[in-house]
Order: sequence, then C-alpha cells, then structure tokens
Amino acid sequence: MADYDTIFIGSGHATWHAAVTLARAQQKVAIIEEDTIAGTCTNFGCDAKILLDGPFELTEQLKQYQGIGVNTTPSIDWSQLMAYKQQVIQPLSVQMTAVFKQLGIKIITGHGELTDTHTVKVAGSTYTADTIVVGTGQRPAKLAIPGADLMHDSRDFLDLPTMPKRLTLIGAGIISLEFANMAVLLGSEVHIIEFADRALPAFYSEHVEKMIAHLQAAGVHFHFGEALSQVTKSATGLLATTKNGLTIESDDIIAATGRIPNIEHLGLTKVGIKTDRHGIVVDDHLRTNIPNIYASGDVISKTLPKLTPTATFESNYIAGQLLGSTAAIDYPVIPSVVFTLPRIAQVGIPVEAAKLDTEHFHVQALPYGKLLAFQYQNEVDADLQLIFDQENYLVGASIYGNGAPDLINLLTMIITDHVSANTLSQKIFAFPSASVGIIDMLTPLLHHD
Ligand SMILES: Cc1cc2nc3c(=O)[nH]c(=O)nc-3n(C[C@H](O)[C@H](O)[C@H](O)COP(=O)(O)OP(=O)(O)OC[C@H]3O[C@@H](n4cnc5c(N)ncnc54)[C@H](O)[C@@H]3O)c2cc1C
Ligand SMILES: NC(=O)c1ccc[n+]([C@@H]2O[C@H](COP(=O)([O-])OP(=O)(O)OC[C@H]3O[C@@H](n4cnc5c(N)ncnc54)[C@H](O)[C@@H]3O)[C@@H](O)[C@H]2O)c1
Repeated sequence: MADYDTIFIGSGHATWHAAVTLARAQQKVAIIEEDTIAGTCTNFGCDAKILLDGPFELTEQLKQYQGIGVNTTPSIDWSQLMAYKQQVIQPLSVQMTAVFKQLGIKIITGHGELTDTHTVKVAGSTYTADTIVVGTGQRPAKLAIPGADLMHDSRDFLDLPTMPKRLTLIGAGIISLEFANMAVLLGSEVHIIEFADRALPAFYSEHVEKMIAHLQAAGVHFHFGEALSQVTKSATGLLATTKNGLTIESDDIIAATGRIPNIEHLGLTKVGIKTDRHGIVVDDHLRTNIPNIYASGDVISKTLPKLTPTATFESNYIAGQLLGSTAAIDYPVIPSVVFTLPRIAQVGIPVEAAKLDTEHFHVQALPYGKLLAFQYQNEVDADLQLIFDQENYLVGASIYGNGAPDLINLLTMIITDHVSANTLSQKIFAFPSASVGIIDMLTPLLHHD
C-alpha cells in the first residue's frame, strides 16, 4: 500500500485547492514544497503586487479631478508601503501551512524528484502515492548574456526596500509594465528595453498603444527593437547595453523577459514523462503520458494564459477527477488583466481577430468614460470594445480603464453564461455603479430572445 493517496509537488494554486478538497474527502494527502508554502501568486506575485499598487491606483484616480475639485495629490512612501506589504503578505504562508496541517495534509519540505511512477524522493527520503500531481510552476527566464547575474527579477522588485532613482526594465511584458507604472509614479527615471517592436501582442493594440502613451507621458522611456546584449558595472551604477549599441545607466536592472516552466531535476525524463519548451505535455484530463501522474497550473505546456485562476480551475478539476468525475476538462473563457494605470483587460475573442472575421463577428466600441464621466470618476479616456457573434451574443471584450478588473469579470460572466438582453432586463442592479453603466449600454446591443 502506498504512503499517500495523492502527493502534490509544489504548493501553489495549481495544487493546494485540490489538496484541500481531497483531504476533506478523507484522502491521505502530502504536499512537497522546496520554497515558500502557497507558491508564487501568494508570496511573490499577484498578492504582493496588488497590495503595493493600491495607493498608486488611488492617487491616479485623484488626478482625474485635478482642477475640478482636487488640487493636490498625496505622495507615496515606498519604504513604508513595503513594510506594510511584508506585514500583510509574510503571514499568509504561515496561515496556509496551519490550514493544511489542520486538515491533516502532510507538508514535506524540500526538492521533490520522481524516482518511479509512484515514488517521490525528497532530501534522501522516499514517499509513495497512488496519484502524483506535478504543479511546480514557472521561474523567471534568465538571459544567457555577460553580466546577467547583475540583474534582479520580479521577486526582488516586490521586495525593494527603496525604489531606485534610475530603473531599467528588460522586456515590455506584463511584469515590466506593471512595475514601470509604480516606479515612474514615484519619480524614478524608468527605461524599458524591449526586443520586439511592440508590447503585449496578446492584447488589443489600440488599448496597448494608449497605455504606452500614458506611461510615456508619465516619463517612462521605451526602447523598442532593442535586444539586451550585456550588463556591466560602471563607477556610478549598472550599464545595460543592447546589440544596436544603446547604453543606459541605472541603479538597478530588473529582467522580465518571460517565465519558463520548472521541469528540470524532477525526474521527468527518468520516468518517461513528455515535456516541451512550454512545460509538461498533458491530455484533456490533465494526465501526463503516465496515467497516474497529472500536471497542473503554470508548469503545463499550454497556450492558455498561465494565470492564477487558470491554475485554480485545473486544481479543482483534478480534485474532481480523483473523486470520480470522468469528463474532459472544458475551460471557459479566461480573462487577463494588465495592472498598469489605466488597466487593460481582455477576455474571449480578441478585437483584432474579430475585425478580420466580419462574417462571424462584429465589434462595438463603447467609450464609456466619455459617455458617463459622472459614473466613471471623470476617467474620460476609459474605453470598452465589445465583440458579438452573428446572433448578438457577447463573445469577447477588451477594456482600457482603471475599473477593468471588475468590469471584465462581469463581462466574463455574460459571455460564459450566454446571457441575453431578456435575462439582463429581468434583473435590478444598484445605481449608480460602474457595472450598471456597462450593463445599461450593453443590454440593447445583446441578443433578444
Ligand atoms: C510578479 C508576478 C505577478 C503576477 N500577477 C498575476 C496576476 O495579477 N494575476 C494572475 O492571475 N496571475 C499573476 N501571476 C501569475 C501567477 O502567479 C501564476 O500563474 C500562479 O502562481 C501559478 O500557480 P502554480 O501553482 O502553477 O505555480 P506556483 O505558484 O509558481 O507554485 C509552484 C510551486 O512549486 C514549487 N516547486 C517547484 N519545483 C519544486 C520541486 N521540485 N519540489 C518542490 N517544490 C517545487 C515552487 O517553489 C512553487 O512554490 C503573476 C506572477 C508573477 C511572477
Ligand atoms: N497581471 C497578470 O496577470 C500577470 C502579472 C505578472 C505576471 N504574470 C505572469 O507572468 C507572465 C509574464 O511574465 P513577463 O512579463 O516576464 O513575460 P512576457 O512574456 O509577458 O514578456 C516578456 C517580454 O520580454 C521581451 N524580451 C525577451 N527577451 C528579450 C531581450 N533579450 N531583450 C529585450 N526584451 C526581451 C519579449 O519580447 C516580451 O515582450 C505572464 O504570462 C503571466 O504568466 C501575470
């Protein structure tokens, strides 16, 4: 008999939701973690980031009333804010550990490595299980260039005790733009070196361009079409040099050139588990090619957004499978948000794809900030692009605006549940509110039964 019903390698969202459900269902469960319990999102990602972003969101909103009722903007003390971040975020892993222990989940500390299809080795001890779930996540990609070790990464940024006066970010991806937004609002000189000729290709280009223009106006210097080739020390800081010869001096350099799956030193090759450069290959039941070994979350090779809600959905799905369900995984549409100010959010069919396929889709622009400035805090450039199918059901949306994270959730529900105008008209919503403004404008455009 195996030591456990299920062993999870990694303790992030990809695994702990399943572990909790299985433990509650009386399974014998163990979680192996080599770093901090609860994984990236809780300790070094989403939660820390959004906590630090809070005061920036508020001060940016106040700027929308400059000269029409507000004449000063409060300043932000990053060091104080960082102390507050430690106070709120650090206990989370301790609290999660206590919850796991209370549920009888065994926590095994150390690096897990498969030695056969039912056995994991950790620090010289072996543990067996009927089922193993690999949820080892991703780590920042490291450029193979001279001086790479002089750069820091996202985890370091979210722990910076003081904000550098001059900051260079490598890559104009989600991480870089979110960090640049905070740094520039604190008065730092911010440079972004991006190898491609545009940022965020997965998002609607007009919304991205508006956001880039906003960051540029705030003082961020973008250097597109520039690939970093080396980092060196100078007498007064660090020099980032590109292949084209551009050199920028700053006090700190944060590399944010993508994230790569943690698939090495896991015994995957030894056990015969298929991987590719995007992660572990799984079937439509999230099983690897070894039937009792599943993969979950960011470590899966997939084209879907590698985000916390995706990892959570997969974790819950695996728990369902291990408790008797047999259906293949059926992902709903997945919203993505870039937490700059203004935010950009997107869900479902992308605007550009819809514009290229006019036989099946049509796009409706709703410049809601202009139309309803009183309801959207005078954020006059807030914009919504709605994508409808031939029957006028909502199938996609892109939002540019501070309220995008909550508004995209509302639209995600309307898309997922195939909501018609009749259904919306039968409900009463609170007024005035950001969501009701969108609902009022959307309802006449939606499918009528
Ligand atoms: C800066 C930043 C901001 C982000 N912001 C957002 C956001 O706003 N919204 C959003 O949805 N997503 C965001 N993400 C992405 C989100 O954090 C991930 O999608 C999510 O954490 C994936 O969960 P996971 O469980 O698959 O992986 P992880 O949370 O990375 O967990 C994997 C765990 O496995 C452990 N591990 C790895 N190998 C081993 C081994 N061999 N043995 C034992 N343990 C091992 C690791 O230490 C880690 O704790 C952000 C990520 C970063 C870096
Ligand atoms: N809001 C969110 O949901 C959120 C926030 C942060 C992180 N995340 C997670 O992290 C991932 C994003 O990580 P990221 O921002 O590091 O990656 P990314 O893939 O979004 O962006 C990396 C950028 O670096 C550029 N690049 C690559 N090599 C380069 C080089 N040598 N020189 C200059 N530029 C180079 C790429 O062209 C790309 O634009 C997301 O996919 C998600 O999984 C999500």
